[in-house]
Amino acid sequence: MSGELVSLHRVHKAFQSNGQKTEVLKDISLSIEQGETVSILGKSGCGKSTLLNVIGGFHPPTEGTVYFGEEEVTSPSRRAIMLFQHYALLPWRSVLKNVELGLEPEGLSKEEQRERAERYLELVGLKDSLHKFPSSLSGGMQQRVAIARALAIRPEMILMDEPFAALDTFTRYYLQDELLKIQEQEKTNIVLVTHDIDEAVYLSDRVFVMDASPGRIRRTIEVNLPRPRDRSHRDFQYYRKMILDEFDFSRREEQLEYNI
Ligand SMILES: Nc1ncnc2c1ncn2[C@@H]1O[C@H](COP(=O)(O)OP(=O)(O)OP(=O)(O)O)[C@@H](O)[C@H]1O
Repeated sequence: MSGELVSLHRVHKAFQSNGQKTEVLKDISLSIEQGETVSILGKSGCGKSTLLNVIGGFHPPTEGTVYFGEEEVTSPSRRAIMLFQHYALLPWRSVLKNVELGLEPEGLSKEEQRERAERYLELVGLKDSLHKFPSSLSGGMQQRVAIARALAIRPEMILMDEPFAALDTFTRYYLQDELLKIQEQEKTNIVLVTHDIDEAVYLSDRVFVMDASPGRIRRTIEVNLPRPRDRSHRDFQYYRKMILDEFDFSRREEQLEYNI
């Protein structure tokens, strides 16, 4: 790690709807180091996506400040790209053209756009699917296209909002491993919102556990496990249990909120 990439200082976020003010995030201060992968974990509705949107500049904080390096974040930028659960691919464009589309604002020549799109599609293992259309791809392949599209922009950070939640367990495990390899190679910072404790422990250097109503950081857990991580190892289970213990599982309705 080499210094702070993102920092939030006493961030509050409230939404106004139907004349009612709802406080969603309360007094959040945190920092993300250069090269880190962090997860934001918490029960449904606790404000995880809102926090991700605040970090990305999509929602301005009601109070407090967000910095990306030396720059205050006041709007979205291409330094941080958001990746969604449902891929957001254009169905009428081929895989290659979906990735090229993200590059149009980069001021590259057509050849450079193509070269860069092909390079990242190759990186995510889709070299043989360049001319296919999204509808002919599995969910896992579509998410790989979305990852390639985000990486091709060469952002400093990718913000992921439950990117693997719609996928089956095996595809999810496979893509988690792919993501780690890509992260190792490209050194892109990753901020991941997830409901999945296993995913958070497998991928993250640190896990921010959130409380709800209003959303706060309840605890920050540093995952001191060597990589590659072994999900069945007792040290892995130790972190899983530590996070599970953060939630009160004596209440049945909360048990339903997590993939454990
Ligand atoms: N634009 C908005 N206007 C009004 N309320 C909002 C807005 N966006 C989010 N909220 C409210 O903020 C709260 C937190 O929502 P958010 O989506 O951040 O939670 P979450 O933890 O990501 O939930 P989930 O895990 O279910 O996706 C919810 O009560 C939601 O209704």
